[in-house]
Amino acid sequence: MSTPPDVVRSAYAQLVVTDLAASRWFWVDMLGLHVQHEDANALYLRGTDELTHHSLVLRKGPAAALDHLAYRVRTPEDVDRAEKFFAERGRPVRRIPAGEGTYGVGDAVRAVDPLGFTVEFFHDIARGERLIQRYDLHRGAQIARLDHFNICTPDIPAAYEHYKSLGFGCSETIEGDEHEMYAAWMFRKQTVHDVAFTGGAGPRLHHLGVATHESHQVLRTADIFGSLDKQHHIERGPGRHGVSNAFYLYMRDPDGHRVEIYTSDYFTGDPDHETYVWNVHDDRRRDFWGNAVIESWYKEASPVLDLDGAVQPILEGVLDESAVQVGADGLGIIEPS
Ligand SMILES: O=S(=O)(O)c1ccc(O)c(O)c1
Ligand SMILES: [Ca+2]
Ligand SMILES: [Fe+2]
Repeated sequence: MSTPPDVVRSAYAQLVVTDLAASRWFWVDMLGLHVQHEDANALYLRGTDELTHHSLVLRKGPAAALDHLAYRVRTPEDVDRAEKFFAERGRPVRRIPAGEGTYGVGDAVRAVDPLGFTVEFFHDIARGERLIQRYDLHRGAQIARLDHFNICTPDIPAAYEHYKSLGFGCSETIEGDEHEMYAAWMFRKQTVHDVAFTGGAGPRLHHLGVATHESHQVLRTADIFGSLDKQHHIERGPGRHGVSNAFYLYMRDPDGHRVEIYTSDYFTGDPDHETYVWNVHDDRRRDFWGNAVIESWYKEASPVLDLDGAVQPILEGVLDESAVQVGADGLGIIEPS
């Protein structure tokens, strides 16, 4: 098998949305993403810290879906490596020359990975002006950058092995008493994750994680939605995660796509960084304060498209974490501490 591409980070996602104006209200007016480019059919958005063209593309379409996830690779030659990596594994692969793919992105390759997700690998992308200290333009949740993808997949160990073969490290897992893997967080950039896996029917997109610098920006996001009587967009949190230690708030956009406002995880860049393992019965794993995880968070997610834009069929999950009757989840029995 050939050398995998050198993945730098999770870089952008392309979501299909049914109402571009409603999505603009949510992602731009409320969350504060910067509009780098827009046309009649799509918005190209980025956070205040992001220097590349976009980290989120919202494309108008008939039904909400994930079009594709995209990872930036270190060199143009890594785009070739990505093409070879997936081709030699017999996966559907399509080379997309500069100008024929996503606006602002150069030469790229897209493949349907073994988990059923359409994933793009690119190096060349247009730059955006530096907004890091344009505080006059920071609005709403003041999102700084895309942090991670979270995907629903029925076979967590298979997802772990696939991303391990792509050179990802593993920062944390949730495991059962017999070490059956319920969830995993994996990284290339030196934080907790670029991608994480939630057990369940898949392939589906569970959420996009976007980072703010401070927890007060997470709290302010919830307050803003409350002020406007739009609190129904809030799904879970605010709270403190067990896994990652991040402060979080989960929102649903007008199409139901889930986004996590996320801040303050930790460094994972040492070569001997060890995986931290949570037991599925520890009710601090998902919320460090033991708050319940609402059922919709485990069960609802966005469908994903193949290389031709058709909805990928989904396979039911094997392990159901929400069925693990733990104090902090669902109708679990409050176990004596
Ligand atoms: O709920 S978890 O603590 O497992 C968690 C940790 C990090 C995340 O990004 C997330 O979405 C969920
Ligand atoms: Ca709510
Ligand atoms: Fe997340």
